[in-house]
Amino acid sequence: MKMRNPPVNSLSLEFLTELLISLEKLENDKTFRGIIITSDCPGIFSAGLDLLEMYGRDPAHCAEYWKAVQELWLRVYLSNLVVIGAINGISPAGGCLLSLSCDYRVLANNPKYAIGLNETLLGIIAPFWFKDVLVNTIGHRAAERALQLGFLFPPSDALQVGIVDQVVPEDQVQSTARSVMAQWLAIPDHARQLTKNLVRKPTADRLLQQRDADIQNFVRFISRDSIQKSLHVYLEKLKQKKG
Ligand SMILES: CC/C=C\C/C=C\CCCC/C=C/C(=O)SCCNC(=O)CCNC(=O)[C@H](O)C(C)(C)COP(=O)(O)OP(=O)(O)OC[C@H]1O[C@@H](n2cnc3c(N)ncnc32)[C@H](O)[C@@H]1OP(=O)(O)O
Repeated sequence: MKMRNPPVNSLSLEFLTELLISLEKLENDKTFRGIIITSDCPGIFSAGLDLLEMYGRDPAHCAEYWKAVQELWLRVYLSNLVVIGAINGISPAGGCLLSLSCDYRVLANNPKYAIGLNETLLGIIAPFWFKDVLVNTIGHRAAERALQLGFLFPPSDALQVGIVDQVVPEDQVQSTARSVMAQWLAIPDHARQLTKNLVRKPTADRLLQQRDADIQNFVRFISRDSIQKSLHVYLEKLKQKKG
């Protein structure tokens, strides 16, 4: 699955909906046993959640958006398919969550391709289920530092901390992801799927048990003047970077 939402593969409501529909189709087609998620935008896996879906929007829109974000996470995280991330670009915040929700992550060895939950740098916070997935992946201590400081790990650090499973030369990302897929597909589906569910369900259940409350929290938080100001400042910084 090649993500194509130029210029930066931001996860807009429309793009999330397209991803959800595509994933559902693949899940329902029994000829598919695995997917490799990668990007068609040069140098960018995904810029994460679309800031324009959270800035200057009314509460109803924010609620609809957050529901779609939850939905995509649950679908990827709990997918019965083998999901491999072929991460061929930078993946901050929501892009990192998407990567972390894969069963295995292969990152291209380019110092620009940083990965991490950098929410605090935007003046916002990673929701508890983003945090849970990071803690599950890199452990409590590493996650508490990474989250508070908004670390974006370059490939060598990403491998060391375990946020990705493998770092390979850029031209080998897709072929490595395909070899990894072959290894994973050698395992009988029912055994692998039940095991995946056993490991991941408790984390997903934490959100499933309080989805509506999570949406309300998000809407309350994102609607605060101080948070809207932080988003405004961050968006202006992105604009000014262009010069
Ligand atoms: C109680 C609490 C309850 C709940 C929690 C509450 C809320 C918080 C939860 C929120 C969780 C948030 C998760 C996220 O994912 S936030 C997004 C994080 N993303 C980033 O920080 C990345 C920002 N982008 C960049 O750093 C660069 O754009 C990037 C990806 C390195 C690419 O750089 P470059 O190629 O130079 O391209 P430009 O910067 O020029 O960007 C081109 C164009 O795209 C716009 N853009 C970039 N990123 C985003 C984005 N994430 N959303 C929307 N738009 C984006 C950028 O502004 C440019 O636009 P322009 O119009 O100027 O062309």
